[in-house]
Amino acid sequence: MHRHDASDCVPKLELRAVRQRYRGSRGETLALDRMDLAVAPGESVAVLGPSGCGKSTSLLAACGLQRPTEGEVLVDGAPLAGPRLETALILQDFGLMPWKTVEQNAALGLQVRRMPKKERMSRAHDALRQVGLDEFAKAYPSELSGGMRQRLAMARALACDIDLLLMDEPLSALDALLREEMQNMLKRCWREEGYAQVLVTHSIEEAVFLGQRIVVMTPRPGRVAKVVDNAEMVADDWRDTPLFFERCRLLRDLLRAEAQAGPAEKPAAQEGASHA
Ligand SMILES: Nc1ncnc2c1ncn2[C@@H]1O[C@H](COP(=O)(O)OP(=O)(O)OP(=O)(O)O)[C@@H](O)[C@H]1O
Repeated sequence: MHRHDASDCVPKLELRAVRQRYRGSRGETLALDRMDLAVAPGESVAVLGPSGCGKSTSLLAACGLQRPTEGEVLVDGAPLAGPRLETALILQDFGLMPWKTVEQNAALGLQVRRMPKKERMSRAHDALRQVGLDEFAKAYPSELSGGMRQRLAMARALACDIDLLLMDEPLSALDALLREEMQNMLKRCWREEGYAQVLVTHSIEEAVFLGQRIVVMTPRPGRVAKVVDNAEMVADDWRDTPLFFERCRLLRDLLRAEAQAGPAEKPAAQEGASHA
């Protein structure tokens, strides 16, 4: 059901020739150079690339928190002027407020939207139920395990009726088994809710488990090097199929080749059938 081709509809998110230059204490850094990416409504895209290639920078541009030096960011075909209510960003540290309870944290996005308290709490509780945290509504984040904090960050996004979820290595602090469990939850929520999502990760397995398309970036300055079609990821037993392991191997080879080639000046190449 979640099969979309970015070419046959207006993308939910589009980065067009995005260039990002930073001026820092160590001089100027070109983080992104002509980064192009289109994500269809309801599509799940995973982004892999070497450290420092501009993955987080792409997400900051996509959520409207940082205006690119050059290029365009479009949502539903219109230029993005700043953060929008229907986009959620989940970071590695989850951005939880330690002085607020679980239910208050889950309702935070709705509070920002000025929703009346009763409705806000009811929606927050629905979202907490969805991620299996309803019994902890009155607890504080410090009383939660890493996996539970992750689920709380997810509940906060789900409560807001989002159509675009951006995630920057949201599972990297978790141990291997918990990480798999959380990957299952991310896939279940995405399938149930139908939002588009972009997942930045260092884990090849995670990208292959969660991305319908997998974008491989060049080393800095980052841009799209390859796009791998991974539509089979919707299969229920995907993680245990031979094709899953084959895809992981293909991506490992692509990442190695990119690292050896260095920053690419060539146009983005295509693996598989879909389009960047
Ligand atoms: N605010 C900033 N000021 C100066 N330089 C920055 C800033 N933010 C990022 N950079 C630089 O831009 C480059 C890209 O950073 P970014 O965090 O987007 O990469 P990344 O691919 O997400 O890295 P990682 O995989 O290690 O998290 C890096 O060289 C980084 O040092």
